[in-house]
Amino acid sequence: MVSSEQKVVLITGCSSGIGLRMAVMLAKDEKQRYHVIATMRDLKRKDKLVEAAGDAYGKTLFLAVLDVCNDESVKQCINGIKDRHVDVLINNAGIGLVGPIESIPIEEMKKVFETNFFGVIRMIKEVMPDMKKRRAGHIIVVSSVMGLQGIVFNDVYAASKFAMEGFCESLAVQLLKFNVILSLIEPGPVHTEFEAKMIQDVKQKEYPGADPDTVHYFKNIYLPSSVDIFEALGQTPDDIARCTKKVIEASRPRFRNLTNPLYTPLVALKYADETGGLSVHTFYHMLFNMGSLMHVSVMAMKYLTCGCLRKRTISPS
Ligand SMILES: NC(=O)C1=CN([C@@H]2O[C@H](COP(=O)(O)OP(=O)(O)OC[C@H]3O[C@@H](n4cnc5c(N)ncnc54)[C@H](OP(=O)(O)O)[C@@H]3O)[C@@H](O)[C@H]2O)C=CC1
Ligand SMILES: CC1=C(/C=C/C(C)=C/C=C/C(C)=C/C=O)C(C)(C)CCC1
Repeated sequence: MVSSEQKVVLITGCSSGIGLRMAVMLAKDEKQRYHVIATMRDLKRKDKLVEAAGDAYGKTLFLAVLDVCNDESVKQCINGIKDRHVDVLINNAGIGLVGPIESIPIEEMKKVFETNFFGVIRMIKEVMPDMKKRRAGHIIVVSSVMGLQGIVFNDVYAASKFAMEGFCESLAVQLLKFNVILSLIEPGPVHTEFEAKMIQDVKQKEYPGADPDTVHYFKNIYLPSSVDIFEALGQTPDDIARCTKKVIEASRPRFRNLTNPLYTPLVALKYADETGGLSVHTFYHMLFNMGSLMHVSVMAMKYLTCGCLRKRTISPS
């Protein structure tokens, strides 16, 4: 039963990582303000969530099946909710993809867009009309810093998040007229299965179709630097859950919410030079000339992160 004071929150992709921690944190809210519907595409993967939820399971946290890539699954899930009433929709489900594009089949690239882009739109199309009618609701989209700044060898993943950002920038204006709020959460690297899957994936793949130089730059230059970046800048899924809870509870929620202050200077480069040269050359220099000194570059990034840039992010604490 949902009490009249509770907000119904539906989250996609709760079997692991950020979605799991968001579901648990909201369900364990000390004032029990949330009725959390934690969804996942395969309930066989529910154990970690149920264990982390503890007493909240069955009281403020409930499970439902939902595959964001499947129209029927999305409809069934929303139809199963009392009055189809969702106050807060958190679009979290997403998949990554790294590697030289020469070796990635178009079908695999389409799966990324099907999940990260059309999956979100499918959810919004199902939930938004009721929110508009009620003149209330909050839609949250877990984007990424890669929705604002592309990263080498993440071409297709970054494109899927950029697409999402363009979609949300456009929709947010219309929704405001209906008192429905749209917010983007933009994390940098976060320690979740996303990172583990990437490392596992790279170990298994041969990268057919890519020339030896490209495979070398990917495996021996990009990957070790990326591991360094995760180590140095990585946040926890709890950090992202805390930021998101703050956004939900804000009296005037922000549209953009970068969660990692250490990443802000890199994103700022493109606004500092409208020709784009500064961004492209800085990233080139950091990767190819300073790759082996990535720890030093990260120190420099930390140094660059002065107070004024920090203010542009939403802090998890
Ligand atoms: N980790 C990171 O560094 C960052 C992640 N992000 C974004 O955060 C979000 C969550 O990722 P994260 O927690 O890190 O990664 P995880 O891989 O741990 O979690 C992703 C979740 O999405 C689910 N999922 C994948 N495809 C579908 C689908 N078709 N329908 C429903 N659920 C699906 C997975 O379910 P299943 O168990 O069934 O596969 C899993 O629960 C993603 O949108 C990602 O792009 C943004 C910035 C950085
Ligand atoms: C910053 C930076 C790098 C890597 C960044 C990475 C690896 C970011 C990962 C972000 C993720 C995983 C976002 C998910 O949505 C390089 C290219 C190594 C060198 C240049 C500077």
